[in-house]
Amino acid sequence: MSKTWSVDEHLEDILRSVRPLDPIELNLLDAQGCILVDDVVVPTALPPFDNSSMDGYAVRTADVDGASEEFPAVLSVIGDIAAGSQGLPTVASGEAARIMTGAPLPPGAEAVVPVEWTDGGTGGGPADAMPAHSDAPEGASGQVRVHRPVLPRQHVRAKGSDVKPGTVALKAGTVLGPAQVGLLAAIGRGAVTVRPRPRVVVLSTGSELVTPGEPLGPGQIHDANSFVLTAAARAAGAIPYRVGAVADDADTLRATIEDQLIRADLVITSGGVSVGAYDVVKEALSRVEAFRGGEEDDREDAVGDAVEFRRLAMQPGKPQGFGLIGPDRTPILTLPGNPVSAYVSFELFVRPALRTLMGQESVRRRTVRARLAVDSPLTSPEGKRQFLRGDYTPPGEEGELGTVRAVGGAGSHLIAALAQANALIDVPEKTDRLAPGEEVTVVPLD
Ligand SMILES: Nc1nc2c(c(=O)[nH]1)N[C@H]1C(S)=C(S)[C@@H](COP(=O)(O)OP(=O)(O)OC[C@H]3O[C@@H](n4cnc5c(N)ncnc54)[C@H](O)[C@@H]3O)O[C@H]1N2
Ligand code: MOO
Repeated sequence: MSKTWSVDEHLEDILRSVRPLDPIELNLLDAQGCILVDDVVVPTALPPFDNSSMDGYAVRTADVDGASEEFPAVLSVIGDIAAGSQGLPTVASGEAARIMTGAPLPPGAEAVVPVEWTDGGTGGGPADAMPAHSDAPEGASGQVRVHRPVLPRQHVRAKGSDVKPGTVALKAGTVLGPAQVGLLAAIGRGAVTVRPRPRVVVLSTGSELVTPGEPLGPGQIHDANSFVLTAAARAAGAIPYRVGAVADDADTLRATIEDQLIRADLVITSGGVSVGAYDVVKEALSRVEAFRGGEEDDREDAVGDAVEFRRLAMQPGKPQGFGLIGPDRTPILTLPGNPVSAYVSFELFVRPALRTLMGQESVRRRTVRARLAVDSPLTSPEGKRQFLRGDYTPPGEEGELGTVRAVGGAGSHLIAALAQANALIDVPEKTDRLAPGEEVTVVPLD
């Protein structure tokens, strides 16, 4: 009998063969979720000029020294400075320029008095706001009474106070989330070099499968796997292409895979990998003797020669296949057909492969320790690493353990229970029994 692979051996074998995708330049928003390939250096200071943090009046501090509501400093308003203003007026002694948030501090001015600390040019009490320039253009001239003094540079955001030119804004390897995209935009980068999202072709196999929305005939079921795997691939950051169900016919499956390779960085299939007489994936992809990393295959159209089918010491997910197919040696992972097996296999093997293609440093999900919250002991097949579905509750206090309860049974057809789970309980090969309250390893699926 052929070797039984451990979960770790199978994963390591996959990761050994999968390389990060070549970098490409993408527009900022297309790069969201991708990994930066080079350090990004700030070209110019941010903010690029001293500017006001308040709507108010740009003044010389000496002019408003000791000002109060009873004894205001009366200044001549020499004009308006809006954000984006060019050709700034110089503020001389006894003068003020009305200034808006983000507008450049004019020469001569040392600080900004918020409008609320003035009469707003009305000659009345403290102002709440400035009237709109279009309604009251006279606000840009006349006099303003300032009720409070300001310190030098008060309400001024200094040039370069956010980030200085020449500094590294984002390091190579950074994942571009919304804030990182924002920073790149702020420093003027319209495009960046990143590892692209992998394109993943998802195929399910089985003559019993019907697309959701269509009625079922006798013996038929709806195709759940191509949907769960497509959704999982998207959640992992890939661009998935759901091809849907292919009937149990080896020639059709080979032809479909060949057609799809053009748009695939990775292919996933579900079903047809166990030991039945209609296990089409196995039949289609192991027609020629399997080879791995040895002598080169010189046939251009070779699809399937490189897929190796294995038995893993794992439940669910025992039958697995992996190989590199087609002219570009595209990785293919053939997952078992039971829906829970397919999903768990995705989490354990496909997701790390996708993260490797994306250039992510950490490709495995985090694990936590938790206490098993069950009333009676759980059993697990000895010699198999079992991944039970769990409902994990994080600890209330730092340093404590969270709890996890098993959701549903071990059956790999239990897709309803899978939908209630937020974690996997990772039961080691050697363990055949888990007692209530026992400490276990949990993989949160967040
Ligand atoms: N004699 C043996 N039989 C089986 C073994 C074994 O070792 N010896 N292994 C079992 C295990 S474990 C698994 S897992 C399955 C894997 O089988 P396949 O990968 O060949 O999958 P199928 O036979 O095509 O389907 C299994 C099951 O899942 C349903 N299915 C398939 N595709 C979908 C889909 N897209 N959406 C929803 N459900 C799907 C299918 O109808 C079957 O019920 O083999 C065991 N047998
Ligand atoms: O190992 Mo299969 O994947 O349980 O049902």
